[in-house]
Order: sequence, then structure tokens, then C-alpha cells
Amino acid sequence: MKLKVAKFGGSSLANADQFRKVRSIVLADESRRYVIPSAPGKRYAEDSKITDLLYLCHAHVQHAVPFEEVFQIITDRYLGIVAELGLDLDIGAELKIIKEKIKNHASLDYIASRGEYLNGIILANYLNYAFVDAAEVVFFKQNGSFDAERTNVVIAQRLSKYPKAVIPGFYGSTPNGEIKIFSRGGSDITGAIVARGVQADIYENWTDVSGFLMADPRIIDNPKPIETITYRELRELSYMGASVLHEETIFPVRKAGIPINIKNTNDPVHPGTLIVNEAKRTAAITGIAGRKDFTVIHLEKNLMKSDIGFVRKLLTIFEMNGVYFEHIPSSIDTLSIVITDYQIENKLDKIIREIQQQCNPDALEVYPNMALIATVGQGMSYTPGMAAKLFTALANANINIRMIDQGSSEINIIVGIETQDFEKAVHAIYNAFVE
Ligand SMILES: Nc1ncnc2c1ncn2[C@@H]1O[C@H](COP(=O)(O)OP(=O)(O)O)[C@@H](O)[C@H]1O
Ligand SMILES: N[C@@H](CC(=O)OP(=O)(O)O)C(=O)O
Repeated sequence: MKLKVAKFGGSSLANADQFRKVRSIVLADESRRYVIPSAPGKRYAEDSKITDLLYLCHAHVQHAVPFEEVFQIITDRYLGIVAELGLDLDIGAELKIIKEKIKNHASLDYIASRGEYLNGIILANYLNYAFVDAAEVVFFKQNGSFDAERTNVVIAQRLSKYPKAVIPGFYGSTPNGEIKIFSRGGSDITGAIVARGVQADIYENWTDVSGFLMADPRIIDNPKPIETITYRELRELSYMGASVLHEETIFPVRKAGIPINIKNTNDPVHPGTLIVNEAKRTAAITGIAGRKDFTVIHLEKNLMKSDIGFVRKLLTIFEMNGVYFEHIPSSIDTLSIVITDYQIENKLDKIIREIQQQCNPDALEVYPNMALIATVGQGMSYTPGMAAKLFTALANANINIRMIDQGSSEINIIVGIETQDFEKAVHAIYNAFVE
């Protein structure tokens, strides 16, 4: 029999009705033996995610502001779900313990992780599966990095004792027993880690869209779904802002050769998107994704290539200021460094001064408020005319391109444009390549 690991996102577990859909999906297939829930997400656009409310509780306590009102919203949502599902489960007792810990200044990671913890207990009870606390099977090292090998061994051992189990997403523990979370959206990573640990045949990632779409549905109306995509293409798209899957999700499953299937909890018969190691190359693009809030520092220096050590000096400045960069497109005498805005807040002036002093460029310009858009497809590099089509589409839409980066992976072309042109640019590219 096949073995499937199924992760359900916050949108799939936002209320009792969504829990009912999840139950019928899980019970419809005997092989869905390990289930990873997120915390309840938004029920409607203006609603709050439980995880956001938990962060808010922590912030209130930090600022010595009463947090009880926010915690009551959380309590009511969980009690409501349990009551509506008719479960014989005292989730109130768990909530009381958590409230006490928040009052006593529990860590942010502990507080944020409780959304998944509580949802895991409820879902396990509802499915009649065992509950395995992620703190006992997902491990971080003392320096905060994820301990992949220890986790893999323990998951294989522990879960072999349970034919069917629910393991909450998003968190694990450190060697001294403290709770630690992944970055936001990290339940996807837990699902991938469990899939690798139990050597699943497939990792199903259940969400509220019918798979990966060719563009963000909040920008393009009804974008076409992607049937098959390679891990590499997906990594480029999710890194660039296609937020369906956390960008780190693919590492554990790719290593183990386990395909990921993105599926829609609200339309379970739709095949969704299959993410695999290799796919047929076509001349079509696979998808478009982008992110806002970048700053580009553009440098010019004649005979840059013969100034041995120029790039090293430049990158050392960023390293010494604790800033990492996203891209460094370059040509013979020019080089741009792309950085996320939040990283250089309050550091930009100092960095610029140091570059002027230590690298002595002929020209230096800073472009704030930049957005990057990646057009991704395995055929990007070998199909003639792809770049021309992209640039023509942007030119026709009157969009100024500030930066171009084809990257060494050659499966995408990234353009830097002004943030205010972002949505217009996504439309222009989508219309040129897809419509
Ligand atoms: N290219 C894309 N394809 C599909 N969804 C996308 C894309 N880019 C952004 N999204 C957004 O990602 C959302 C799903 O991710 P997420 O909110 O993390 O779901 P979940 O609650 O299931 O974890 C979709 O509702 C959609 O708005
Ligand atoms: N609940 C966490 C982790 C997560 O993965 O959630 P979701 O599956 O709803 O994106 C968050 O909001 O970040």
C-alpha cells in the first residue's frame, strides 16, 4: 500500500466546516496515514489567523498591556470548533495552561507554536489518529539551525510505532527542551520532513487553491493552474513570492525523491499540481512571481574586471554589516547588488560611505522601492525570443526596467522595476506569455 503524508494549511482548518472536509479527505484514502495541521487560518479576507493573534498576545505582554481580550478570541475559536464538531475533548484545559504561560512571559516561539499544537490535538481526536507532539520528533541544534539528520532518525523510529498519527506543523524543540518555530508558513516544512522520515510515496500539501497557479490569483483573475513543475522551478517561484509553499519545503523531499502534490481542500477531485524532479521541457513558461520592497545599489567602474579584489571588498562591506544580498547581476563595468529593504534599514548610509571609501567606484546609484519579478520556465534559456517577448511586453505597458538578471540557473529571467508598476508588470507578462 502507498504511504501518503498530508499537510493541511490554515485555510483548510479555519473552522468546523473545513475540519469536516479534511476528515472526509483523510478517511477517503487509507494511505493518508500521517497528517500535519497548521493553526486555523482566515475564514474570510478580513479575519485573523490564530498565529497572528498569538504573536499579538506576546507583543501585549512584552509591552505590559493586557493580553486577555486577544486570548479570548483565540479561546472562542477553538472552543467553537470543538463544540461544533461534537468532540469529547477538554481543549479548555489546554488553553488555560497556555494562558498561564503567556502571562508568565513564555517565549515568542512557544506562544506562536500553540496554534498548531492545539489544532493537532483537536484533529487527532476528530480523525481518531494518535497525537505525536512535534517537540518530540522535530529537532533544532543549539545554534538554532534545523537538525535534519537527528529529526529524520527519530521520526522514522517514533512513527513506526503509530500506523496513523497527527503531528502539528511549524515547530520543534532545541536540545535543552525549548520550543522553536520555523519561519512563517513553516508547517509546509514539517510536512516535508515527516514525508522524508517515513519514506512516503507522496507528500500532499492541501490548501485553498487547485495547485500552483501560473501567477498570484490576487493579481491575475483565474490564472491557469500548473499541472507539473520541477523542484527547481518551484523553488524559484516560491522564493520570489508565490506563497503557496514555504521556499524551504522542497529540500527534504527532493533529497528523498518524494513528489509533492498541491491539492485543494475545497475541490479534492481536482488533480492539482505535481512537483517532480524532472519534467518535459517546453517553450512555454511555467509561472510568474514577484516580490516588492527591495533596494538596488548600482555601481559602475571602468575596467572593474582588472581591479582584482573589487567584488571581495564590496561583499566584505555587506558581510561586516550583517547584510545578505539577494542577487548580484553584473556586466563588464557595472554591478548591482539587490537587498531586501528591511535588512538595510538604518544601515544604508553607512554602507554607501564604506563602498565609496573602500571600492572607489566611478558611479554609485541607489534605487529604493524596487520590485522584482521572475518569469520562470525550464525553456527560458534555450528557446529563442523569450527575453525579447518579455521586454517588449513591459515596454508596451510603459514600464521602466531598472535591472535584468538571467541568473546562472538559466531557468528564469528576473526584472527589477519600480514598486508602483508591480501589478501592471505582472499583467503585462502574463498576457504576453499565457493569454
Ligand atoms: N502562484 C500561485 N499559485 C497559487 N496560489 C498562490 C500563488 N501565489 C500566491 N498564492 C496564494 O497562496 C495562497 C495559499 O497559500 P497559504 O495562504 O500559505 O495557504 P495555507 O493556508 O493552505 O497554508 C493562495 O490562497 C493564494 O492566494
Ligand atoms: N501557522 C503558521 C505556520 C503555517 O505554515 O501556516 P499556513 O499553513 O497557514 O501557511 C503561520 O501562520 O505562519
